[in-house]
Amino acid sequence: MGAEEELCKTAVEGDYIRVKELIDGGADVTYFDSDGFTPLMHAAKHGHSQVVQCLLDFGAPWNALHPSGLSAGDFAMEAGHQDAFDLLLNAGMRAELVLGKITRSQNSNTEYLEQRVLYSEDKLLDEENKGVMMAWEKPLMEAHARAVCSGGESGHILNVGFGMGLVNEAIQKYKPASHTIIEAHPDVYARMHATGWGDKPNVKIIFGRWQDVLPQLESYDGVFFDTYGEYYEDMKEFHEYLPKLLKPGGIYSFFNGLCGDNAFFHVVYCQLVALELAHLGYTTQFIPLPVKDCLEENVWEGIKQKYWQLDTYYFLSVKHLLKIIPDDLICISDCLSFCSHSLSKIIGYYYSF
Ligand SMILES: C[S@@+](CC[C@H](N)C(=O)[O-])C[C@H]1O[C@@H](n2cnc3c(N)ncnc32)[C@H](O)[C@@H]1O
Repeated sequence: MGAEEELCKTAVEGDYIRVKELIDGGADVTYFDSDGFTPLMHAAKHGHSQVVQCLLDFGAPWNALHPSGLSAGDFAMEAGHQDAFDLLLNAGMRAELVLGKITRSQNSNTEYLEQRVLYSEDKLLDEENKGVMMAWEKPLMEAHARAVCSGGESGHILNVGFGMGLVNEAIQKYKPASHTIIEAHPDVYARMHATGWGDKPNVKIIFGRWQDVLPQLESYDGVFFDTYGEYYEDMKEFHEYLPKLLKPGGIYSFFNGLCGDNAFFHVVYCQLVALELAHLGYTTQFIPLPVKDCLEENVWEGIKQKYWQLDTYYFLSVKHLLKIIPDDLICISDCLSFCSHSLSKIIGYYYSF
């Protein structure tokens, strides 16, 4: 048996001392065995947290994928191994915080904005048949609208990205005092006017990329963000404007499609965004919404990419931290412990729905 095969076998057994000897002797921690498992996946699947930590310390990639599309973190999560899961989550977050900035794509979505888009009854597609927006998301959009309109009829609401107008229809039901919509795509903008959005008395449409129209914006009681073809870094940049855009006590939410094709990566990014919002002084509450029933296989017929493959959608509601606990002055270290506290509940979140 080669050293790497033995490393996999030893990771299954959880023999930490032997794992360490094999690594010191030069065994490759990035090895995939004939079943597509890395040593880290084996250790995670069997809940051997000491071995997981050792392999991570020696450079085993936390985000390697088994042919099934699962990562070591998914295996730990599926088997309910909380300690191994927490180690992998911390490794994933640390790696993304440090390296993500460099490796995540910085491209803007100007290519998409120059393409034609195609509307049908239940979807909006780009030129490559990728789903810009789909009707199955309607209940999610209604939940987002309810959150950002919680201030009632006196509320001033901002929505970034019109798409099929689903969240906007839901927002209108709350009769907000004002409803500002930013939209950057010319075809979508034309559709908004053709369908009467320009005539609604409380609606103000701003045409352009949110990045370019920021000087025209005010402060709002509710803000919803759902663009297309942008990256985590773009959303992160948007979040830096929240202190200006969101009134004290206001609610912010966004379409939480972060890594929507892998449950563990989704958890990593949910925690990352909560941590980054905490640094800005906001607290994030995740509310699990089961979406399995909205997603029958034929939903994706004719669509190039399934952008969502998970059974649970983590709806989030973001508020200023000081508004939630008004008598306490909370510093960054408290924000961090708030985030890490919520990590421990993740396995429960995933398997109770
Ligand atoms: C996913 S759709 C929004 C769906 C919408 N929430 C709904 O309920 O139908 C994204 C929209 O954002 C627009 N968009 C993309 N990038 C944008 C940007 N930088 N600024 C403003 N709008 C943008 C797209 O043209 C598209 O209409």
